[in-house]
Amino acid sequence: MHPDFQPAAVELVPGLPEILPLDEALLPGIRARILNKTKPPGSLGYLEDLAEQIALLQGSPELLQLRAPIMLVFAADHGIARNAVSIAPQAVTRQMVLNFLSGGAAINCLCQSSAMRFRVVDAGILEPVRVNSEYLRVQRIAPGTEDFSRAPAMSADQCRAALMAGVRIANDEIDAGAGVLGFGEMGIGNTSSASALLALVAGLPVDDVVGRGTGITDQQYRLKLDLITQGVQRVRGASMDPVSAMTALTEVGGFEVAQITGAMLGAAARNRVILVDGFIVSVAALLAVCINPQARSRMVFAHRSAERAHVMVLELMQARALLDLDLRLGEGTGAALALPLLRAACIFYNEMATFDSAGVTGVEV
Ligand SMILES: Cc1cc2ncn([C@H]3O[C@H](COP(=O)(O)O)[C@@H](O)[C@H]3O)c2cc1C
Ligand SMILES: O=C(O)c1cccnc1
Repeated sequence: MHPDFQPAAVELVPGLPEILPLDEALLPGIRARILNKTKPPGSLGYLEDLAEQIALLQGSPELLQLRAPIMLVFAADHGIARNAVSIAPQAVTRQMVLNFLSGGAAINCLCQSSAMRFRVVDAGILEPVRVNSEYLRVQRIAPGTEDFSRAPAMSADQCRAALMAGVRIANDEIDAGAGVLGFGEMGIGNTSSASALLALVAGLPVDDVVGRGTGITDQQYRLKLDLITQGVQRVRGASMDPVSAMTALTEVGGFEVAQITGAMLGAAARNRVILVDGFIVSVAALLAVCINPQARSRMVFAHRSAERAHVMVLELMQARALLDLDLRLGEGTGAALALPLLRAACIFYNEMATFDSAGVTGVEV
């Protein structure tokens, strides 16, 4: 513990986009459209809420569109991983990036299964991959973060640069036509970072927010707890506000997490659907909401991960996860799996017959 440590001074990032509140005046029209479908009211359950949310964020009670969904997998390395808090060494981050680029990872298979386009973002892995690929975007902040148990993970400048790099890729993908942005991550050690971030902004005890990540031993788990505690102890009085979120990112964050946070803010500002994956991506989403609460209304939470603290993040976000499949992989796998449910919500909203059009009469709605 460093009792005299002052957190790095962070100021809000000039250039983060404005996010407007959604137009709630559209709700009656959206709800009427759903109510007139040939079914008992509410009987499509959460699919109805999903359709309502998508219509509201797209700003029209008319037809919904999920244009050109893309999965963005942000990869970066974490200094904390030098302490063996994962089942894998740091080098695996880069090896998995190469695996993504050759199409061999779980996320490649699940994107294929959900007809989702895919891109890998090098946000700061240790050693760059020297591959020419249309699927790779390089926006490296540095070759990995510092070990946050000993020193701030990144500088305030790096934190700002990462957020803005996230905004840029979101804008580029949206300019290229994306209506849905799925978010995934790859970074050995990043459950340590995500747990530390959650402990800080939510003011939760470290013991409650640390899980087993890739599946570590009891001994590794105790070490992980100690190291996260050391990092978190440097910061006092963090809460769910923009400055605390940025301080937390600077102290214990990761370049992929910060870029995801920025990209979500960018996607929210342009009213695109943000499809949130598991624990780590949900923590990035929480930080985005700390920075700008308006981002929340554009987020869909794909699944509930088996990583212990994910449920706490979902509760903080008042979110219901679409799937609960005991996944604990990350990469965006849960988000890719959930995309067909979003498509289903849009198709029923757009195409299902109404009582009038189908001549179904006498049903009380
Ligand atoms: C082969 C392999 C593939 C992965 N794909 C995602 N992760 C997941 O595990 C890591 C987080 O867990 P921890 O904090 O315990 O390191 C992240 O890279 C995450 O994406 C993987 C991990 C491994 C080993
Ligand atoms: O839920 C996640 O995102 C997760 C859980 C364990 C390891 N990697 C990712």
